[in-house]
Amino acid sequence: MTQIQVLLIDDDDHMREATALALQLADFDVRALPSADEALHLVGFGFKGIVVSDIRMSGMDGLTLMNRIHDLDRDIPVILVTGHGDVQLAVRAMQEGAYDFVEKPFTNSHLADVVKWACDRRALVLENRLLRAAAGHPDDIEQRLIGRSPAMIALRDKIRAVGPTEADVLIMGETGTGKEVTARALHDMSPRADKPFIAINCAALPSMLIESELFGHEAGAFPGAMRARFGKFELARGGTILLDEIGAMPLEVQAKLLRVIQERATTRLGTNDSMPLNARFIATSKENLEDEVAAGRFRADLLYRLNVVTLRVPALSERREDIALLFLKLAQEAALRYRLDPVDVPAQITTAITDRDWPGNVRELRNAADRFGMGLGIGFDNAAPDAGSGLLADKMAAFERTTIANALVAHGGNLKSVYESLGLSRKALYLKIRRYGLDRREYSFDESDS
Ligand SMILES: Nc1ncnc2c1ncn2[C@@H]1O[C@H](COP(=O)(O)OP(=O)(O)OP(=O)(O)O)[C@@H](O)[C@H]1O
Repeated sequence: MTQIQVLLIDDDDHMREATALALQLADFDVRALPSADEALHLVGFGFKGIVVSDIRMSGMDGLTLMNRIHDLDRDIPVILVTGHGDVQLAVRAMQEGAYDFVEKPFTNSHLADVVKWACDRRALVLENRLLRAAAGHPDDIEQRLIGRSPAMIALRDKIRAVGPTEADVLIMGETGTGKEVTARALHDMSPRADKPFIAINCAALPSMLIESELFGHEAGAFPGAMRARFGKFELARGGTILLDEIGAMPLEVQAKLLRVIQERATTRLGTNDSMPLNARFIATSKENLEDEVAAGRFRADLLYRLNVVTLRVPALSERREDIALLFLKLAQEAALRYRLDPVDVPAQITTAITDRDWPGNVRELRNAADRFGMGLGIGFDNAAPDAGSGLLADKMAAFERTTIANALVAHGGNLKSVYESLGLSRKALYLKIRRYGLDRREYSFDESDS
């Protein structure tokens, strides 16, 4: 396997140099940077390594950096370094997609272990990507878009048919149904699979910034544009551009976008020189864009240009038969991610989740499955159809809380002793402490934590 580069970001010079040296001594290929902005620039250009970043930094913090990196490539493992006892931030980091966290003060060997796991995982993902691209017709799509309903089978068939073509695609569907997953599957099945996948959330960008974010700008293009900046479109370089929530794009930007799609060329703000653009466009929308056209909020010509191929991702309410399988697979995935024991889903929970409405669709179901996989229960109040099971769940939670609180008292707040005595992993204990609102400092005899 090729050596995976470790990008280390810390604004504390002393800490950064010491950590870089420790990783170099452990034979890693390390590149150390003092700021998240510099790191982001590097990751923007097809970075194939992993990232280790301090979470608290002046300027952009580690969590924001991680989210920006994952906008570019979700498969880049990000390890965040958290402060001593900063449990809440560590848990948040994991929930937002960190590969792992390392709490200060850490030993060099612990850091090296975590970095090694992340590098191995990254190498595996890159190898799979190459294999998939070489095979031309990858078929891991059933793992990514789980579901045995006729609607999901039909969707997967369409993705297999359209993916390898050059056609631009419009993906419609309610929130959380899997539109972005569909877009990534289309990209991965295309000959562009080894090129960048640039996801742009049109709804998250303020209209003032959207043009310069998409097209970039030259220095002096507008007041405040001190330096030239490349646009997201320029990053595509033979890959795919996902325009998420395209319905939120302001009308004037829609006109410019139409020109870009038709001419396959992009122009930075503040110049007339256009650059050729080799990219496939995929757009998603929650709204019915024909209604938006009728309401004067969306350009008809852009819609006609985009909807040559339209895929509709069904809501969970249209495929209730998929709910149980999705929940089980997602809960098992969560348990694996947190390195916890495998889970099984009891029948009454399967009934409860199948009967319930999921307005947030798979995203909402996934959150519940994540909590369940972490051993934190089902995560919604009317979890079970009969009061008996709800009561049982409450009693079990109360028992668990008391047991952990007692163990904290018995061990004077020493977390290592607590998780060892309860047979829990470190992560599982952290998650439960947060879930039950326990503050270990109330139980500490001293400041030690190991
Ligand atoms: N069929 C599926 N099988 C497994 N996971 C899925 C499936 N559909 C969606 N997911 C998961 O559900 C979450 C939401 O999916 P995604 O972001 O693709 O939805 P979306 O339709 O783009 O949402 P939004 O419109 O709110 O942006 C993701 O975590 C995704 O991995």
